[in-house]
Amino acid sequence: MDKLTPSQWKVIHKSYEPASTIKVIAGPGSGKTLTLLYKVLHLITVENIKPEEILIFSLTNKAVDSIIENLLSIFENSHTNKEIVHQIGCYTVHGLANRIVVENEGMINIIEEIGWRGLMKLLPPSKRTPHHFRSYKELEKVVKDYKLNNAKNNNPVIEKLVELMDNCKVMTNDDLIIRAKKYLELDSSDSDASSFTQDLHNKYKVVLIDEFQDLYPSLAPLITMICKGKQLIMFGDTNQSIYGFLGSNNEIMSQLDNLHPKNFTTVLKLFDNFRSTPEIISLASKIINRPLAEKQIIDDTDETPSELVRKLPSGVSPQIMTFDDLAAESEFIIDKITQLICSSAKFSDIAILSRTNSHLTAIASILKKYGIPYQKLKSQPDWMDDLRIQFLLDILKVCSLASDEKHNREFNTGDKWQSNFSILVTMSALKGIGDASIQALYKACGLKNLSIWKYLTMVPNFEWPLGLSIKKKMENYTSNLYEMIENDQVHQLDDPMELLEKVASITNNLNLNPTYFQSLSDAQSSLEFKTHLQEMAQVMKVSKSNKPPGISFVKWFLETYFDQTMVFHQSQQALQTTGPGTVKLSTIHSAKGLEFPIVFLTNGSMSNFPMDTNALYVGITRARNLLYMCNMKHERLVSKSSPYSRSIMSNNLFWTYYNKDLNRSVCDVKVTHGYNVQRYNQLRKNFGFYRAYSSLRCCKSVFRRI
Ligand SMILES: Nc1ncnc2c1ncn2[C@@H]1O[C@H](COP(=O)(O)OP(=O)(O)OP(=O)(O)O)[C@@H](O)[C@H]1O
Repeated sequence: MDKLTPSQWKVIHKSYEPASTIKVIAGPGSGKTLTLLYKVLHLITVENIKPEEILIFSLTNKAVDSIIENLLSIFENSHTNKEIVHQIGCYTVHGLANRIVVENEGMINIIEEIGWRGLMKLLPPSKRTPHHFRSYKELEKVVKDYKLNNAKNNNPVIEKLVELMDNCKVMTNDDLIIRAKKYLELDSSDSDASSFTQDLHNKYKVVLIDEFQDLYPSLAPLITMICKGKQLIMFGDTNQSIYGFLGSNNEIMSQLDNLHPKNFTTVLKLFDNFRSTPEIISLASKIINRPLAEKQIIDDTDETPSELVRKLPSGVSPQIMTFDDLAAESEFIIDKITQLICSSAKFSDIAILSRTNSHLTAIASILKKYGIPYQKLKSQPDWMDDLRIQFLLDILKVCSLASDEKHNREFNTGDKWQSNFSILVTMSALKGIGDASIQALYKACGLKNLSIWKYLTMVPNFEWPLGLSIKKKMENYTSNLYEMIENDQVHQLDDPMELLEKVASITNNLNLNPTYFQSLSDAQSSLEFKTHLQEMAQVMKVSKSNKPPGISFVKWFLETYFDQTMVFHQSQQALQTTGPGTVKLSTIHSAKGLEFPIVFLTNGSMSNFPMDTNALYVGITRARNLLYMCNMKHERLVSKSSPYSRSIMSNNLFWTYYNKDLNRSVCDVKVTHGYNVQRYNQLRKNFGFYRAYSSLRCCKSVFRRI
């Protein structure tokens, strides 16, 4: 067991009490997450709380993955049956809300880019109307505002879109939270119901929240409802709050702080920093303009804080540099990685964190050129973001929902033609089908009081208000989907591979609009698409293996693929950590809660925006031992280091410190300084980039040969 500090034990030993709150406030690297993990172990092994009575919330899927993975290892190390970890509820707030709503409503649609673009096609054509939007993001904002204002702003066009969304169970993430809360309210009065929703009232006794500073106001209704009456244990650090753009954290925190009476609320603090070197902590303190842990905040504890910084100085300060262009910055990063790898670092020790995804993509392509293995850390697997995969999923939804309507299943949803939304979305992505055709068709369906599918299959085509060529395209669309829907084949196909093949062949015949998927042509090659398809197929297989009786495979998959993907994603990540090392690429936001021995923080040389203080602080405090900062603009940062220094390679004292910190035996460090420099020079020669910044060349996989 890790040697926990008295302040950490204090949190762990605070006994279970219903309707009470423990709030743990602490800086980065102080062991909040570690304390949370041991608290869970203690609750189960000492306080006799059952694993299924514990609910853990974190904000990102990545953080949820990491909590489960670490719980498994802590349970194993303490000789407690680690399998029981899987009985603990561990969710993101949206993951939990999704589960509640799907359980109560069946298949729902969380609207994404492809959906907003489909909705845009329904807007009147004139640029002079107030409903003309230049991008789907503008429409998204207007719909959100409309919903927030409870439709007070009398906008008939948006009203119709919102009605369509409601009928088709199309939701934004905020809607999901509100809907989930509604179901919790309903079920609280129905004590006979045995369901996941009921469990949230009756089963769970303890709710733990990691990183409370990341909660934002729209989550409040659901979170407060779930936590009320339970023991709420929350951990956080307000300096690491980086979701301010979603609303004030103070607002939700004041609701949580007042959830239980004051005499049932305990505030505890953790003082140390176990993660970073004093050199890194000193820079972080400078950024937030005060020490990480302040002695004066110690009020409700009789304990004197132990050392605020636990690690000894490493002798190496963070390097802060500016570069004129991406090539110069990239050369520095490649060169530095070469030096580090030729000393005793591993690729897997290194993380490159950036503010934006687009900058990461640029860095990734350069790492690829040099054969440096890398992996992007994302909160969900890449295949879920692939527009072509989203299109396949929408085709599956069209088939499943239209078939239900055709065969008069689920009358209450069938009445509202839930299939309409997926049909509009998929039609909008076809070549040659413009806004005017979609609008004319949609209007004609309304006049006949028919769903789009029924209209296209029941009304003779000479009545369709469409030109000849569009009619042909519509006929092609219907004939390709006909068997699946009219003969209910979609619900009979039980084999994931057959279903995928079928839907892929339908898509192939549909003549997709290339400009619709344009953003994919460069960045996402067809090879990537193939990989994404394979990943989706694996999730489908997992889904098939746990499908309960009495529901068709397609329905089960569409209702649960979000959850199933996350579970599958976790198991894949566990496999990757045992494989060959990779440099990790991540946005600063996605790296929250994580740590890496070596961190490069980069902001892109073109960006003139100063960094947000809290985001910069989060980035800096992800580093354990070495920190390199490229083009990070901030009023309290002065760039001063030379990018050409190679002193790190000859700093034996540092590398001894480094390996000790990572519990690596010094025997693992098989190289001498002379040998390191020789390997480094060899690599530089192969790269051929002695300050030839403008000529970053394809260097093949030089790294694989060392
Ligand atoms: N008592 C301890 N003894 C030794 N190492 C510890 C102790 N507590 C925590 N650590 C280590 O310190 C590091 C940071 O811990 P953890 O990730 O739990 O911090 P955190 O407070 O959640 O950080 P952040 O808020 O920055 O994400 C981890 O490597 C953890 O194993």
